[in-house]
Amino acid sequence: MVQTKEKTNMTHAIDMGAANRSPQNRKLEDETIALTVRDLSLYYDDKQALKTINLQIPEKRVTAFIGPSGCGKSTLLRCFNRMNDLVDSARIEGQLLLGDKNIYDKDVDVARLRRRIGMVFQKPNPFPKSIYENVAYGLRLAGINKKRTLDETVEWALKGAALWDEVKDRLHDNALGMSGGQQQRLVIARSIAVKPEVLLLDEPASALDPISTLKIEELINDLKNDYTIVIVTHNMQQAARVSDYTAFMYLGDLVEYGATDKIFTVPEKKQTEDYITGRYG
Ligand SMILES: Nc1ncnc2c1ncn2[C@@H]1O[C@H](COP(=O)(O)OP(=O)(O)OP(=O)(O)O)[C@@H](O)[C@H]1O
Repeated sequence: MVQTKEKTNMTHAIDMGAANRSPQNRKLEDETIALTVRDLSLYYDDKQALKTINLQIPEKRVTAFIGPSGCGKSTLLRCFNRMNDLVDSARIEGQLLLGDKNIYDKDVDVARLRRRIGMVFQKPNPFPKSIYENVAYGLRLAGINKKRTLDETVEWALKGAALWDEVKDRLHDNALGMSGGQQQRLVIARSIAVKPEVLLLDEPASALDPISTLKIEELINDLKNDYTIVIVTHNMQQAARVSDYTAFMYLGDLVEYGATDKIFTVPEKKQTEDYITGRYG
């Protein structure tokens, strides 16, 4: 891999002013770290999809993974709540720490881990149940059936997902009758109902129209007050708009990682610059 430090004559694909953000001056060393990826490699059979990744995800910030198709963004995201356990050919080396506990230790209860680290996928996937039961689902799984607790939590989660006002009068309607954007916010409400610490978002807006996308981006901005958020996105403007930190990946390598302002304005690696200026991807 060619990695030079040329910073001259850069034409930036992302105008951070147009991305509607002021400089944040964030520094990883000032942050509390929620998740630590340590020498993490992942193989699908013989093919190495992640190559000795080292990365720290700060608490209550938004971290974006960007990079061309097939570079390993989703694979890395899925490592955080052990979704790759479901792929028979996947094999992992290295560590991934939540706090100071390696989530790949044998004694980790994966169901409990997935309550602490929730995930939202590209395509909204509400259950064919009522809006209310979608949000109550994780609570019922955890053995909570008291009506008052469920009512309160459903309302709280729908408010948190900026959906309450739109659905409060039809909580018992089938969720499949909602628009795509509403369904995605419902899935986010379902995730936050079990009070996770981390939310993993895999291209959460790529199947949505521009207005719904904007709502999801506003929601991400609100949610980061309470949750650590990691988002995979193809859309660099979106990464620039919503994230505090950005990781640029290429062919399974983490090429560059740092404050979003820096990655999009003065990246250190030529490869990052080429990607964000649209020279390849
Ligand atoms: N279940 C799987 N079995 C085998 N190979 C896989 C599997 N999932 C992903 N891969 C391969 O691993 C590499 C990384 O894929 P991944 O989906 O993580 O990339 P990505 O950056 O998220 O791509 P995209 O932006 O297109 O979703 C690719 O070469 C892909 O073909």
